[in-house]
Amino acid sequence: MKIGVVTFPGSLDDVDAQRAVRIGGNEAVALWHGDEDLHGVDAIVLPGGFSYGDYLRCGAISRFSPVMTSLVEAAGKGMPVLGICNGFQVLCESHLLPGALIRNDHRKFICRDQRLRIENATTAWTSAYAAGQEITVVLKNGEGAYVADEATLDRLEGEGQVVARYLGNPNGSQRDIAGVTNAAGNVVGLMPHPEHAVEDLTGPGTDGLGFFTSLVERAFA
Ligand SMILES: NC(=O)CC[C@H](N)C(=O)O
Repeated sequence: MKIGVVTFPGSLDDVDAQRAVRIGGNEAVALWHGDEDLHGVDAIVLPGGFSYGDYLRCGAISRFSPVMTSLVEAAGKGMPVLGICNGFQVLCESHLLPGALIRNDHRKFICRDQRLRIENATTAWTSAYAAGQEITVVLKNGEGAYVADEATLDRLEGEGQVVARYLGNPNGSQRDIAGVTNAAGNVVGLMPHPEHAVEDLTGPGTDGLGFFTSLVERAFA
């Protein structure tokens, strides 16, 4: 698969995401925030970081980048899109995913290995996992608390749109939610960073790799 990784001004994890995409058996294509051309990619990753300096709200300015016009259109037609951390924030700000990410309840930036449970293993990005599988990846953010109104949370639970849950809630996220998907299952947002857990050399293990192999496995299934 040809997977594009978008770089915004202030992106931090775009190169790691490209590397994870390649380790997962895909071709990585660098996409620039100011360019509407998606260069024929099959899927897109919005990486972590501090796009536009996190001014206003994390992801609020990136939402208006030219690349997002094409991305929103392509996602509407079913293109797989994965937003990691800041990318998740951009997807919520773009209304491709419900809810919002707000300041961690303890008001501190947190950086640690984090245990998660994969709740939905049928999305474009999680089909390499088993439902209920527990994984450890890296968590590092200041605005990682997932919030939504009760009706939205009930709908997400009822429709299986909670993709991953924290085991040990690190930030006050409602219902321990670490990641969600849209109704179609092609757009996924995840607050922790699977792209930082794809190689034994750097650790923590390779539990994040499934996010980057799911599309390939699906394509050849
Ligand atoms: N690692 C990241 O992507 C950081 C996300 C965001 N800027 C925050 O601090 O919440």
